[in-house]
Amino acid sequence: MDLVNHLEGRLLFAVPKKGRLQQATLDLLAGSDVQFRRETRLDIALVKNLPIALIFLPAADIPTFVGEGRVDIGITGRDQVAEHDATLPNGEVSGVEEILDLGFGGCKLQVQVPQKGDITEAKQLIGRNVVTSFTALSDAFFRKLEGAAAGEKLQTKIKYVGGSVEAACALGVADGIVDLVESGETMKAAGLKAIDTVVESTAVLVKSRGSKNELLDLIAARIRGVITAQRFVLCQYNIPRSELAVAAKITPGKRAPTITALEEENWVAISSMVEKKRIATVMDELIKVGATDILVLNIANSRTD
Ligand SMILES: Nc1ncnc2c1ncn2[C@@H]1O[C@H](COP(=O)(O)OP(=O)(O)OP(=O)(O)O)[C@@H](O)[C@H]1O
Ligand SMILES: O=P(O)(O)OC[C@H]1O[C@H](OP(=O)(O)OP(=O)(O)O)[C@H](O)[C@@H]1O
Repeated sequence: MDLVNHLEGRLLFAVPKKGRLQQATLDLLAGSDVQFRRETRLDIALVKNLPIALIFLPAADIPTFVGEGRVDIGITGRDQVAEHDATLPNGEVSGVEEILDLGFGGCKLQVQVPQKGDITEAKQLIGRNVVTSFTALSDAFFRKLEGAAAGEKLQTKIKYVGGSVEAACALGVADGIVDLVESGETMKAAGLKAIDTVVESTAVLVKSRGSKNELLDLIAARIRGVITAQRFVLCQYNIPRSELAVAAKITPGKRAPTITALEEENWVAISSMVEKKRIATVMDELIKVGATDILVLNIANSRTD
């Protein structure tokens, strides 16, 4: 089938075609009941149960397609959006609008130098060679450090490489690099250390500025529901009615805890959404105030405000 001629009337949704954000994005689409089959080597997939076409693109190119209104909505890193925005002429408003922080793909774009060298501060790189895949953000970062005006030639020499940026120092191409760091393993393995941070990033859902569409709102609501479900658990427990106020403070829920009377007099059951990362501490606190039968349940999906 000639997919390109079947895009008419469909919402175009850009997703990373490979790399660090791809699997979490595909999981998010599955959780949102976006059903599709991607033919081998094809970068377009028609969604079976919604008038949407998925366009598989490199994460770095997604802000350009969304910003120019060629696709309606996309998932990429905030770092990629920032890099795209940094290429815009002074004063031009970005065509990319963030709808939602998706919480995964957390990393930092950092200035890195050899562990063994004498450089300890980013300003010592002024006038030297810096290698990166993020040339626009690096330009803006060193422009600020140098106090250079827009358009003025930079003293720092910023060179683009497409990948394996960490090799640049060891190969003598760079005195420092600007690249992404998550665990820090790649940086350490290359004998580098971070001396400054250019931007912090997570994956984001973005749309073309100003675009309004019911389907876009529906898909954003579904994705928001899956993200919330992943972030929260449902905590249920029993507690003496006398401790209700203090328990409600420990588990206030998203709006308010659900309280149900128990058959046993003076006891109530509470059910409340709690952030996954806080649940162990919350359970410790509940035990201290006399809660019993504490159960923690995963949430498969959600729609909350
Ligand atoms: N180590 C990491 N941990 C978490 N997120 C990351 C990490 N590295 C990159 N990312 C995020 O994933 C996005 C895509 O990076 P990734 O390296 O996977 O891209 P790619 O499309 O495979 O490109 P490349 O071919 O340049 O590697 C980044 O812009 C960033 O937002
Ligand atoms: O701090 P860490 O957890 O080690 O992650 C950082 C590495 O991850 C990314 O590269 P990726 O492995 O995606 O491959 P790439 O170099 O081809 O972009 C990034 O460019 C770093 O090299």
